[in-house]
Amino acid sequence: MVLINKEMGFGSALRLPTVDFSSLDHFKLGTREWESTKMQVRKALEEYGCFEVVYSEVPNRKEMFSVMEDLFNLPLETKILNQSKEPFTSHQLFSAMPLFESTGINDAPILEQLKKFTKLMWPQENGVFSKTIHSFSKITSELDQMIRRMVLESFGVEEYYDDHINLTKYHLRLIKYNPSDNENGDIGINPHTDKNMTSILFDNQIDGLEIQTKVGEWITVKISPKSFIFLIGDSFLAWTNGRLQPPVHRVTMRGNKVRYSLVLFSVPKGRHLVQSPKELVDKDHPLLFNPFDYQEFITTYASSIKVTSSTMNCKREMNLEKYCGV
Ligand SMILES: O=C(O)CCC(=O)C(=O)O
Ligand SMILES: [Fe+2]
Repeated sequence: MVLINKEMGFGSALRLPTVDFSSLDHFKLGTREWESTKMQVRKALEEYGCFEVVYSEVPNRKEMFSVMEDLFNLPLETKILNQSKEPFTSHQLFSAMPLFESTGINDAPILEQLKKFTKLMWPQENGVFSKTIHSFSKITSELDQMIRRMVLESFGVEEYYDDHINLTKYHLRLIKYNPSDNENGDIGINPHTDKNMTSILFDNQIDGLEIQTKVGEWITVKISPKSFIFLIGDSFLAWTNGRLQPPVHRVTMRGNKVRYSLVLFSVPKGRHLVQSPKELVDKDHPLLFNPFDYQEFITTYASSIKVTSSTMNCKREMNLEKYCGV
């Protein structure tokens, strides 16, 4: 269930759209059920840029969040061994967001890559961690591909599907938010849109994630036991030439419980241009973004944040529109 939570005080009850994938045959294209699910996906993304996905293969939360607890309980000097050249994928702590801690695993659905991360954290091995996180990454990457297939079909550009998938990779972010004793709540992560293509999020059902509607209200997302949240990012806005808008979201921590979340990001590979298919550009939909290399964009974006990260608002100097808007 999702409740609306206006900036101050309480709002009326409201849910994020929910799309039920639990009885859909994987990738069984063209069936009545596929077609109707596809239309619901398209509508939810047009209205909110995100939705709750009810799914049959939701991980066991107890196992999932117990391995995450083991990870974040490691000494800081071990956790900071996770360093990557790509922005936002190393172990991260920000002075402007003191409740937030995250670490990232590039190519998490590829077992060998994941095992490298596990070995760095636990040189003596931790098979349960690898197995649990790998299973999560596989389930969510398949779900992501199914949803993206539906979106492309719904715009009549499914012939781009193979390229669209092959030119993206996956990055998994594991996040811990410490509790806040401030009764008005404290920022867990600042309001932002994701910069990548698409994201699938799962949490330990401790509140915090809030999504802003087009009219500016904040919805507090309560992920139901059988669900993930699917969101689109700025790169998908560019790819669809503005037909889908990414939702602004943030995390606000209230109360005395730790929040854990995992987000599987689909990310455009470097040395390739993200560009909208020609079929999505016409006189009613003039091109909004010049083709761009995502890895170059995200590097520029990350350095623009560093300049201002001492302010509580973490003001960003750069966004995709400034970077390559037409
Ligand atoms: O932890 C959450 O619920 C949100 C995380 C998020 O928005 C992000 O990592 O981009
Ligand atoms: Fe996000």
